[in-house]
Amino acid sequence: MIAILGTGKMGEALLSGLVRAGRRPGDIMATARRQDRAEALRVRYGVRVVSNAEAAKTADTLILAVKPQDMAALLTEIAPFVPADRLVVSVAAGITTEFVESRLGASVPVVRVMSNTPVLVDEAMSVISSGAHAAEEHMRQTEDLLRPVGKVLRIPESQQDAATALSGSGPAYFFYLVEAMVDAGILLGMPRAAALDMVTQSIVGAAIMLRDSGEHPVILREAVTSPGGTTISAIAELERHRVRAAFLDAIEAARDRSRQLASG
Ligand SMILES: NC(=O)C1=CN([C@@H]2O[C@H](COP(=O)(O)OP(=O)(O)OC[C@H]3O[C@@H](n4cnc5c(N)ncnc54)[C@H](O)[C@@H]3O)[C@@H](O)[C@H]2O)C=CC1
Ligand SMILES: O=C(O)[C@@H]1CCC=N1
Repeated sequence: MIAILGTGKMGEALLSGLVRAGRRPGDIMATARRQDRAEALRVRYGVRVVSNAEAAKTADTLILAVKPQDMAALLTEIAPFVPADRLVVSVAAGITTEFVESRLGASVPVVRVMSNTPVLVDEAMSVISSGAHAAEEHMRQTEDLLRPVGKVLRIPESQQDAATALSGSGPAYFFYLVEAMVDAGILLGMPRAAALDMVTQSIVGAAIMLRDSGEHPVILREAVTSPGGTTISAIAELERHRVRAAFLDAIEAARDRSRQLASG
């Protein structure tokens, strides 16, 4: 039995992924703060919606998917009910395994995960790190949970905040880029729907080439960039506006914010 505690955007994305992967809804529990939300999850997925205490007592694996700012309160609430052999998986940005362990006490195995919203289309990037009491079997169980919804990579916990900035938040940067490019299409007089189609297909095509060709992104970009052509005119403007430097600073800021989150 798996329980997802906190079923907002990420919790629900993981829940839907488990159901798509063939887990029986009867073997999944969810918790929600609001009654209407609980009812919606029941209807949509056929899972049991229970209290945090019941989930903590009953499930073999607890997936904690509340916001980092709500994690301390949730851990205090469930601590009296979590037996020492439960696998606890936290997907919250910035929350260390030590933060979870120190509040649950004893030797509870904790695995820290950073995934991303492409869980919804089985194309997530999930990175996982083990806490002090998590053994190989707990890492394997976590991989088995996440592999049906995308790629899974083990990383040292010291890299989790960087991974949060890079792949956890990553999809947002691409959506932001798409918005900006569609705006550019509008500026050039293109209908919005056509501009969105063109940009979306370009980003999908580029992503698949990147994933499947085995080529370095520089090689792929150079193949588009004809001497004296259009692409280099655009790249020159991006460089003039220091877009690369902006990405370095932006992702560093996200990493720093992830580091702060455990303290509220
Ligand atoms: N949205 C994203 O792309 C990603 C989010 N995350 C992490 O996932 C976690 C959740 O983020 P979102 O889903 O975006 O936020 P959200 O605000 O959509 O979801 C959090 C949910 O937890 C519920 N909640 C809070 N306290 C609760 C409690 N004591 N008992 C039961 N439910 C409770 C809230 O009502 C809400 O539905 C965060 O820790 C975030 O860092 C991780 C990777 C990506
Ligand atoms: O913005 C956030 O804090 C969460 C964590 C990674 C993606 N979304």
